[in-house]
Amino acid sequence: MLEIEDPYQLLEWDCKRLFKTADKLSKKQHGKKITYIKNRNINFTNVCNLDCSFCAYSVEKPCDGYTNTHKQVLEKVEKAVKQGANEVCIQGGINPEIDYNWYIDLIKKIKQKHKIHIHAFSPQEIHYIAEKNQKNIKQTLQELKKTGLDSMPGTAAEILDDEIRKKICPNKINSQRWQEIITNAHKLNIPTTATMMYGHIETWKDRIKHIQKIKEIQQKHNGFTEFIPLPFIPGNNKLFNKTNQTPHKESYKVIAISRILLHNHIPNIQASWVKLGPKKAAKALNKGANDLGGTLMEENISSSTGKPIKTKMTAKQLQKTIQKTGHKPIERTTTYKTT
Ligand SMILES: C[S@@+](CC[C@H](N)C(=O)[O-])C[C@H]1O[C@@H](n2cnc3c(N)ncnc32)[C@H](O)[C@@H]1O
Ligand SMILES: Nc1c(NC[C@H](O)[C@H](O)[C@H](O)CO)[nH]c(=O)[nH]c1=O
Ligand SMILES: N[C@@H](Cc1ccc(O)cc1)C(=O)O
Ligand code: SF4
Repeated sequence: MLEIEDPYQLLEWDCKRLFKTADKLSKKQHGKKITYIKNRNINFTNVCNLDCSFCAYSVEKPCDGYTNTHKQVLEKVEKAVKQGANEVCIQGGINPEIDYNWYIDLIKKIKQKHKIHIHAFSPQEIHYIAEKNQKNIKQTLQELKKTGLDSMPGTAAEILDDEIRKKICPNKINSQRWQEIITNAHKLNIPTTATMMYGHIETWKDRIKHIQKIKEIQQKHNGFTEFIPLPFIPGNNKLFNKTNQTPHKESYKVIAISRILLHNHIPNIQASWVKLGPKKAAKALNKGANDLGGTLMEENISSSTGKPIKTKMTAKQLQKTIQKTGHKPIERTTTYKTT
């Protein structure tokens, strides 16, 4: 397998070479198979007091926002199950009116009724839940796992560099804390995804450094199931209203470089159809990506920017999108089991 001695050297490669190399590596690992998952997003509250400058989704005052009741969340889970979903992806704002028991009871109630996989709570949310619980991360994760938490989204990673975090999300956990929470999860056999939100103030070097960090964390416990590069969507947010969205070609480069640097460590690189749009995401399937993500059924975070964002895809649409590129669609679970 290809080992790159100096990752920064990839920045000198032209697109053609990056895309060809990434595609070769991806095909060696996955052949023509491209995966997707039948899942549903549930964003249970948009009330959040962290005020990240890139976020269009959150509102500060509870009276300006919404918080779902457990009953409302359960209805969404029920609908998802009826439509054949095998995962619910649950994330929300950091709402000071929600306490530890709210999270625990929610998981308990979902599991009492359904066998569905619960993919929930970013490291930022876990940090908050642990604070409310007045226990450490390990104990809190153990309790969540015992209740029914199956895996976690690796969001809140943004760029794992504290200088950048101070500028774009000063109230978020720092990069060390993100790593600590993720590592604790992996030690307890709670798999997570890994993400990188790019296309704001970071440089190419910062992106490479971020990917290298993800690789180092993976070398410890092998707990990442997939890497999802997420281009920042501008609009309705504080700092970056004037910034243009990352050109697609640059996003393909991010995906190709991710494959080249991570192929020995994280076998799955996802092209997000939410962020790139289904057609553009499909084009990444021969540039290093081997997964197209989930049906989602609803999307609230990117669509809050006011940009025309697609918020759901049926399994059929995902299959067709994959087939059109000459690949073979395969349904997967959160942990990439295929039957
Ligand atoms: C909206 S938060 C929800 C979970 C939790 N509040 C947190 O921040 O971890 C999930 C992720 O969405 C992504 N996100 C938020 N706004 C975005 C935007 N405008 N464009 C792209 N990604 C965005 C960020 O990477 C963030 O970590
Ligand atoms: N939930 C969002 C995703 N999710 C990606 C997949 O659905 C993910 O692989 C799954 O949840 C884990 O198995 N991607 C986005 O761009 N936006 C979302 O809201
Ligand atoms: N679904 C992604 C997380 C995600 C959520 C919201 C986003 O806007 C982007 C990504 C995961 O499984 O980890
Ligand atoms: S990204 Fe998450 S933590 Fe930051 S403001 Fe938005 S919802 Fe809150």
